Amino acid sequence: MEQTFIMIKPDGVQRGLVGEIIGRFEKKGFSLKGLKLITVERLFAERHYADLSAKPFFNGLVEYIISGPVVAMVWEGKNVVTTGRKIIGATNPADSAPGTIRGDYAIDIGRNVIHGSDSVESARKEIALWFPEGPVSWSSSLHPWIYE
Ligand SMILES: Nc1ncnc2c1ncn2[C@@H]1O[C@H](COP(=O)(O)OP(=O)(O)OP(=O)(O)O)[C@@H](O)[C@H]1O
Repeated sequence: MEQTFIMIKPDGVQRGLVGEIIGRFEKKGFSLKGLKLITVERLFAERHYADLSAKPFFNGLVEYIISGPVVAMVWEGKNVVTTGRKIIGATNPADSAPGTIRGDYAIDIGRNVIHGSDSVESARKEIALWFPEGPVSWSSSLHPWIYE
């Protein structure tokens, strides 16, 4: 089953959106396979966003991610990478549809509350970086009520 890496950024934690965000993924039917509240070091944030290191906003992005604790999660389910990005909404909250997390809770691209892996390959790398111990292995008893 597919897995994705989801991170509630420091603004999402400070604004008390953790329960709301976890609830949206849970209610959809996805399974939580990893969860930690963690404040990361600069080098770690730079590794996570290494692909964006040439961007003009890179330093500000790293400052933002290390500014407070984040909630790092692994979610599992059919098409969870693509569907997770839909639940999150467009990168710039000005373009995020109402009903998405960013559409409902964010205004500025530099404070967009949440990160989600953009591909199965990125998810694999990000889960390995944030959960070197590996996700938690368990099966939801709701599986037959969610999947045909
Ligand atoms: N123009 C910008 N100005 C400031 N911050 C930006 C800008 N563009 C992107 N960012 C920040 O960098 C993050 C990563 O950008 P990316 O283009 O990978 O978007 P994303 O994949 O939707 O976001 P994320 O990786 O956080 O899920 C964005 O979520 C946002 O916080």
